[in-house]
Amino acid sequence: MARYEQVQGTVALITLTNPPVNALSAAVRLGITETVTRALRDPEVKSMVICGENGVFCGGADIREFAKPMSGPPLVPMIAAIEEGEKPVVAAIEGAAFGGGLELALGCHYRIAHSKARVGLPEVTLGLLPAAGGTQRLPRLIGLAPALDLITTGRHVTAQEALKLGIVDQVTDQSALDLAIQFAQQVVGQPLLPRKLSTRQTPCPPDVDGLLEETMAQVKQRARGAMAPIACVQAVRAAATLPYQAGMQKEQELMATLFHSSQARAMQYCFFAQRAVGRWSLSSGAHSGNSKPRPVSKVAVIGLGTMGRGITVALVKAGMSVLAVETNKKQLEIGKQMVSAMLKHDAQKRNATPRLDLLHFTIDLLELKNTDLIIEAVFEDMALKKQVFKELSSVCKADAFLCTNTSGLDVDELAAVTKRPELVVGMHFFAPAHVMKLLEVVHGSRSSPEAVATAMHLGKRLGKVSVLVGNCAGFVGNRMLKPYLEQANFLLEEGATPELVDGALEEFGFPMGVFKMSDLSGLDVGWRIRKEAGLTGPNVDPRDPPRRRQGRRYSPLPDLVCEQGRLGQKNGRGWYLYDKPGGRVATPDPSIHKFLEEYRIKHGISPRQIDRQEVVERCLFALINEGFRSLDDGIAAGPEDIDMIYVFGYGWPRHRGGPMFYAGMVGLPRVLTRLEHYRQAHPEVPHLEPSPLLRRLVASGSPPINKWRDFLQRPHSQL
Ligand SMILES: CCCCCCCCCCCCC[C@H](O)CC(=O)SCCNC(=O)CCNC(=O)[C@H](O)C(C)(C)COP(=O)(O)OP(=O)(O)OC[C@H]1O[C@@H](n2cnc3c(N)ncnc32)[C@H](O)[C@@H]1OP(=O)(O)O
Repeated sequence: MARYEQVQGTVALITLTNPPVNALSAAVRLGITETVTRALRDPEVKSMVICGENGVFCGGADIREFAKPMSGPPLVPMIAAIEEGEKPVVAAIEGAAFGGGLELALGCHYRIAHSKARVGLPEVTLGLLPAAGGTQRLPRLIGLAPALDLITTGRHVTAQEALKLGIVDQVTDQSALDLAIQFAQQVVGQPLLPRKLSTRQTPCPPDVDGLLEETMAQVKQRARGAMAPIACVQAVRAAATLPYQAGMQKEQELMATLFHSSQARAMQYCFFAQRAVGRWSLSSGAHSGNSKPRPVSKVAVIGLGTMGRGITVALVKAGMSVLAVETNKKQLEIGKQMVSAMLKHDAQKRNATPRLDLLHFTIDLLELKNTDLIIEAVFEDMALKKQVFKELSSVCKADAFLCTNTSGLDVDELAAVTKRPELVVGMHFFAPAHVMKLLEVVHGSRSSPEAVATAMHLGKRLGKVSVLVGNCAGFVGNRMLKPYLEQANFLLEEGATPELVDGALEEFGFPMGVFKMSDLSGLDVGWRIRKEAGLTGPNVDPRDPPRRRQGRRYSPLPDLVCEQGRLGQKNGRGWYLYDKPGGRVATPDPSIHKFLEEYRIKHGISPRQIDRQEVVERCLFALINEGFRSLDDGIAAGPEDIDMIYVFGYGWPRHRGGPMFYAGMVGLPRVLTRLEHYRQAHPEVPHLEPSPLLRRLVASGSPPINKWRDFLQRPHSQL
C-alpha cells in the first residue's frame, strides 16, 4: 500500500497506493511506517519524497475504518517519525491533500504542490478535528488566525492560496513529483530543525485572547449545535497557549470526545450518502452504471422570474452557453439586467470575470430549434406550463430534452402534452437556484433512462447534489414538508406562538424555524396552492366547518394571516414584523399574538402550555413519518435520498444526519410510540398515523438504516 523506489541514486520515493484517493488505511499506514524506516536506515538514501498514485496525494484517514475497531500503526507516531528523522522529506502534492493527507504533508519538511492541487483540513465537516497533529502544526506554520479559519470551516484552498498562506513552499505547472525529487536532492545538508513544525512557536497577534474569544463566538453561532467546530477552536487555542506536546495531548482528548459522538456518525453518514445518491437505479433495471448521459452543449431557460434567473446564473457559472427566453421585450430586459447583475456580483466576489459572453436573450421561441436541453421555469401553474410544453414540443428539435422546474406539479401530465414524453423530466431547483446545492430530478413514468442520466449529469456539472425522485405531489421534499407545516399551524391553534415553535426548531439546528421560513418564501405562495386545492377561497365545500377540510383537521390560520395582507418579508409583515418591506430582521408581533388569542376564543380552544419537546416531536416526527411513506411508495429510493434532500435543500442540520438518520438515532420504537401518542391525542390528523413501514421496521427489531431497503413494500416502484 506504499511503494518504495530509489530514484536519482539517493532519493527514496514513497508512493501511497490506495485508489481512488490513497486514503490512509491501516495497510497504507503500515506501508508508510515500513518504507520510511527503511529509507532512514539506508545509508545510500539522503532524502525522501512522498507522493500519491494516480495524481492524488491523499484524501486523509480512511473514513470507512472509523466504524471498525482500530488496527494498524496510528497516524500520530507515524507522522512524528517522519518529522523527527534526520533526512529531509518532501511531500509532492498533486490532486488533493486533505485531512490526514495534509497532516502527513505537514510532518514532511517541505511541500511542493501542483498548481491544480487543493489542500485542506475538512475533518470538521465529518464531526471531527484534525487529530494527527493538524491543529498543532498548521497554526505553527501559518499563524493563528488563518489556521482558525481553515480548521473551523474545513474549507479547501487552491495551491496558489496555499502558497500565499505558507502551507506549501513551491507551486508548479509541471510535474510536482519531478520538482519534488529535484528539490529533495538540493536540500540535503541544509539545517532540518527549522523545518520541523513541532519545534516552532505559533505566530499570534498581540491580542490572542481577543481573537480566540471572537472566533469562538462566531463559530458557536454558525455551528447551530454542532460540537466539532467548537472543539476545533479549543484545539487551536492549545497551539497558541501550550507547548507542542501538551497541545497534542489536548488534540487527542478533544478528538476522543468527538470520535464516538452521534454527531460524527451523522456527518460521516452524510459524506457517504451524498456520494451514494449519485448512484441511482430504476425499476426497469436501468441505473447510473448502464445509462449514459447525452452530451449537452446548448441549454435554454424559459422564463426569467426568480427561479429562471437563478438557473441561468448556475448554468453560466458552470461554463455553459445559455439561451434565456422571455415572453416580451420588457420582461426580457428586466431579466437580462438582473441576470447580468447577479453574474457580475458573483464574479466580483471571486475576483473573476463574469462570463456574460455565454448568455443570449430572446423572445423568439424559434431560436430554440438547435437547443439540446430546455429548462422551463415559468410560473407554477399547470395550464401555463402545459401551453409552454406544447409549444416547446413543436419548435424544439425532436431529440431535445424538455425539463420542467416545478416544486410539485405532475410531470406525467406535462409530458403527456408533448410528442416526446420519454425526453421529459422534472428538475426541481431550490431558491436561490444558483446558491442552493440541491436538485430533485423527477422521473416521470415515461422518462427514459437517458433523460434521467442527462438531467442527473447536468446537476453534477452545476455542482448540485442531484437526487432522483418519483413523481407525486410535492415529490419528496415538499411532500414531507406538508405534515411539518400542518403540525406547526396546529401548535399555534393549541397555544404556541410563532417564536416558541421557531425557537424549538432553531435550537434543534435549523437555520430558521418554520414561520420565519414561510415569511421568507412569501405567505401568498402557499395561500395560492391551498386555494387551487380547494382548501380555502371560493372552492371550499360549504358544508366543511372552518377547521375541517376534505374530511380532516385543517387550520385556516395561514389563510387568515394572508387575508390581513400579511405576506411575509416582502411587505414587512407576516408571522413576524420586519424592520422594513424586504427586511430580514424579524421581531415578534403583539398583533399576531392578539390575533391568535382571539382565534382561539372564537373557536372555543383553551390554550395549553406547549413545550419545546412537543414542538420538535410533532413537527419532525410527522415529517419523518411521511418520509417512511415516501419510501414505501417508491417515491424515494432509499433513506439516504431523503436525508440528502433535507440536508441540502431544507436546512436540516448535517450533524443530525437528515430526518431518516435522525429517526434511527432517536430509535424507531420511540418515534413509533410518540407518533402513536400524538395520533391518539389528535385522532382527526391522519398524518400522525404511524406509517406501515415504520411499524414493520420496529416489528423486525429496528434494523440499521442500511438495511431498511429490504423492508420496502414496493422498492423503486415510482422510479
Ligand atoms: C477512546 C477513543 C479514542 C478515539 C480517538 C480516535 C483517534 C483516531 C485517530 C484518527 C486520526 C485522524 C486523522 C485525520 O485528522 C482524520 C481524517 O483525515 S478524516 C478524513 C478527512 N478527509 C476528507 O474529509 C476528504 C474526503 N474526501 C474528499 O473530499 C474527496 O473524496 C476527494 C479526496 C476530494 C476526492 O473527490 P472526488 O474525486 O470527487 O471523489 P469522491 O469524493 O467521489 O471519492 C471517491 C471515492 O473515494 C471515497 N473516499 C474519499 N475520501 C475518502 C476517505 N478519506 N476515506 C474513505 N473513502 C474515501 C469516496 O467515498 C468515494 O467512494 P465511493 O463512494 O465511490 O465508493
